[in-house]
This record gives sequence, structure tokens and C-alpha cells, in this order.
Amino acid sequence: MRHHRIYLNAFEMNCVGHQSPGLWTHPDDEAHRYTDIDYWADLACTLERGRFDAVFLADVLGIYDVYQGTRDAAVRDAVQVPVNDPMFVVPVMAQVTKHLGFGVTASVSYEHPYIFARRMSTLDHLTKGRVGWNIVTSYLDSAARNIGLSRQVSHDERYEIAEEFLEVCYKLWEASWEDGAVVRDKDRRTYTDPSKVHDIQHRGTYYTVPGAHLCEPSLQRTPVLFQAGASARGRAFAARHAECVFISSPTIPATRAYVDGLRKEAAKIGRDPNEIRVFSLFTPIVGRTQAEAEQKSLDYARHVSYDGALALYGGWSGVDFSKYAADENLRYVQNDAIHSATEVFTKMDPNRSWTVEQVAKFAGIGGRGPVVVGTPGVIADTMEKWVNEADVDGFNIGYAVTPGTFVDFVDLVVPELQHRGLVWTEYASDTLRGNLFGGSSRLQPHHPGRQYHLHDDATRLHEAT
Ligand SMILES: Cc1cc2nc3c(=O)[nH]c(=O)nc-3n(C[C@H](O)[C@H](O)[C@H](O)COP(=O)(O)O)c2cc1C
Repeated sequence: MRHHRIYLNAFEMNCVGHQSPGLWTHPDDEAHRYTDIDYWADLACTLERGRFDAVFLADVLGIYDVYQGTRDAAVRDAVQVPVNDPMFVVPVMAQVTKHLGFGVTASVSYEHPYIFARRMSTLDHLTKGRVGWNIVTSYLDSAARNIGLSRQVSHDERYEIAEEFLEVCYKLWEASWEDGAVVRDKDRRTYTDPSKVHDIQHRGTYYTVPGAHLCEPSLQRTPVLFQAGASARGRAFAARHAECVFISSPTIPATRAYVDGLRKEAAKIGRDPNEIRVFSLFTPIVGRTQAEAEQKSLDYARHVSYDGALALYGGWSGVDFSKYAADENLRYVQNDAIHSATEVFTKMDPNRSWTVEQVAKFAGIGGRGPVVVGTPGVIADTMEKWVNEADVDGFNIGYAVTPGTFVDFVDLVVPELQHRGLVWTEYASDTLRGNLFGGSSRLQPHHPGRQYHLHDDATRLHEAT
């Protein structure tokens, strides 16, 4: 195993039906409390008690309306709609914790870097350096139609936009305010030294941002960068920018293929491939005994919504599964949705074909990642096997029911992992990047965003523009 410890993220979303469509009907599920700030505060305390590195908040703009050509199935079963803005629950969770990190999802397709950079600096200040950004390009036409486009920008061009979006953000976060700019000198009546605040003079294909950042430097400056692209273009983007990568695929061989490809891409462009933390989606159903766990799993399965699962998967893949017979094998379809969503079932594991019904059952609990049912020992064994054989660094722990799945994991599995020396018993740092990578809270020295850092490069930035 490459790393001294397993990294843990809780996978959440500011909505009712995140990755287990239909489970809102289960008596133990409290996802409907997503509008109650106490739900988020209590969850954050549970996760910090379990020494989780972070809670990662997914977010999707638009409604899943591919299945049956309407949004009815998604709306009926609360499949990621209603959905609230993830950013606003971060300060609530930061207030009741000291070390837990917060990954928020935001789409480069529906933000502007000048505005967005301020929002992330604000969160990094309020969380004392514990915020991360899951960079997405989005995948639903239904979102594009609501901002004046007839359909979403093509898949690969979304990543071209994302490249420039990141460049503007790096310049704002790293190259506008020098570390010593804010002096708060009451005698000289100088809060900030104007000579240490610089325009970024960005003129690009998609953005023109000539001015200075609006925020003083936060502890991390650039938030920890997460990404989950898994197609060839998505992986190339991740290899260049991501500090952490989320992946979700159902088997170890498919996951290993992704991870090897990602690390090779990173090495090709001069990054340390082992510097990227890879988190694999994983939904545990835990019992004190195997029988108890299996009973729980059967009980959850009875609450899965078949239509809800196909609405979710239809949104991800862009494929209307109502056009297939339930026992028909899935075929790869090239479109502008999530390429990896269908690749994983049609290409990544050649000796396996999947019918629509199997995909619906699989996606009914835990989305596209594996669901493991068992005792704390069985769960820990599986996690160890994935780390050793799929070369992942940690897991994005999804839930079947919330907060139940997280409480079971923290109460039963974390102590087993700690006993095996696989998960730490105490945090090492107060910032998210410090906990994930050790040492500084700033970008790693050979991360591409670092080249904009003022001390190395103030003159170069000005000469280049
Ligand atoms: C674990 C995981 C979580 C994701 N969460 C989100 C999300 O919250 N919002 C979103 O728009 N896309 C999300 N995605 C999708 C990816 O960010 C990305 O849009 C998709 O994988 C497209 O990449 P690809 O075109 O390279 O396949 C997630 C993917 C994975 C594996």
C-alpha cells in the first residue's frame, strides 16, 4: 500500500435523494432534514469524531429529465431535486468543527471566475483554510437551457473553458495580493499597502479580467482542488489541476484502469503521480454481525425506486433508458453527458455486460460505486483490498440512509480501521491541505497554479501580459 493512511471523505449533497434514489421512503432516513441547519451541524460533528478528512458536497444544476423525456420520475422521487446551494451549509459546519474539511462543487459552465474566486476566498477565510472545490463542467442540457443556451457546450470544449477558468482563478488567488499586503497599521492609517495589490491583466479566449482580486489572501489562497472527470479529456484535466480526484466505478479492475491512466498523465506533465489523492466512491452497509448487515441491505433494497435509479443514471449518461427493454444490454452511446457514465458499464470491464435492469439495481444504492455489506471487519478488509489493488488513496463514503450510514461507519468501522493503523486517531493540521498533504497550507511547489504565486513570479506575470 502506497500511503501510510486511508483518507476519508463523506459524500453528501444539499438535497433529499443523492445517490440512493427512493431511500427517502425508509423510516431511518433523515435526508429530508437537508433544509435544517442542525442536520448539517450534527453531521459535521459526527464526521469530525470519525476523523474524516472532509465532507464533499456534490451539486448539480438542472433537473434529470432524460428518462422518459420528462423530469417527472426525478421530481417524484426527489432524485437530486429539490436541491439547495451547497456553499451556505459550509460555515454552519465550520462553526462546530476544528479540523474537518469541506469540498464544495461548482461548475465552470455556470460561474464567472472573477465572482467565484471571491466566494471561495470568503469560505476559505470563514473555515480557517478548510475549503476545497470540486471542479465540474456540468452535464445536463436542462441547466444550459435555463441560462439562455439551447443545449450545453460540447463535452471537450467545456474542459477548454475550465482550463482558462482555472488560470484566471490562479492569478486572482495567487498573484494579486502579496502575503504582506495587509498591514492594518492604525498609526500610518494604512490597512493595505496599495503597492502590494496587483492587477492580473488577464485577456483570454473566454474571459477578460484586468483588475485585482477583491479578497485579502486566505490561509490556503487556492482552495484544495478536487476533480472527478474520468473520460480521456476529463482525466487529462484532472492530471494537470487536481490535487484530489473522485472516481466511481463498480469494480477493482475498472478503477485500477482509471487510476493508472490518471497517474501516467500526471507523470507525463511533470507532476508527482503519487501527489494526487484518489478517492473511490464506496457505500458501506454495516452490521455488528454479517446477518444484521445483510438484513439491513435487503430492507434498503425494498425502498429503491427503479424509475428513480434510471432517472439518475439517465441524467448522468444522457441515455433515455425507457427506450430499452429491461433485459436489454447497455450499448455505449457517444454524447455530451458524462462519457465515463456509460463507458464504465460498456467498455472498462470487457468481460462484463450489463442490462438496463442490472444498471438500475446497481445504481439504486450508492450511485456508480460499489456497495459493501458486512461487519466492520468485512468493510475494513474490502477497503484495504481496494487501496492495495486499485491503487486508490481513500474513499468517498456515500450513504444509503443519512445520517445512519455515516453514524454506523464512524461508530463501527473507523475504530476497526484505527485498530489496524489504516486511519489516524488525531488530525495533523488545522487546514484541509495540511491534513491531506502534510506541511504547508499553500499549493504544492510543482502544482501548475504555483507558477502564479507572487513571490516567485510577480515580475514574470506583468512581463507576460
Ligand atoms: C464521485 C463523483 C462525484 C461527482 N459529483 C459531481 C457533482 O457534484 N456535480 C457534477 O456536475 N458532476 C459530478 N460528477 C461528474 C464529474 O464531475 C464530471 O462532470 C463527469 O465525470 C464528467 O467527466 P467526464 O466527461 O470526463 O466523464 C461526479 C463524478 C464522480 C465520480
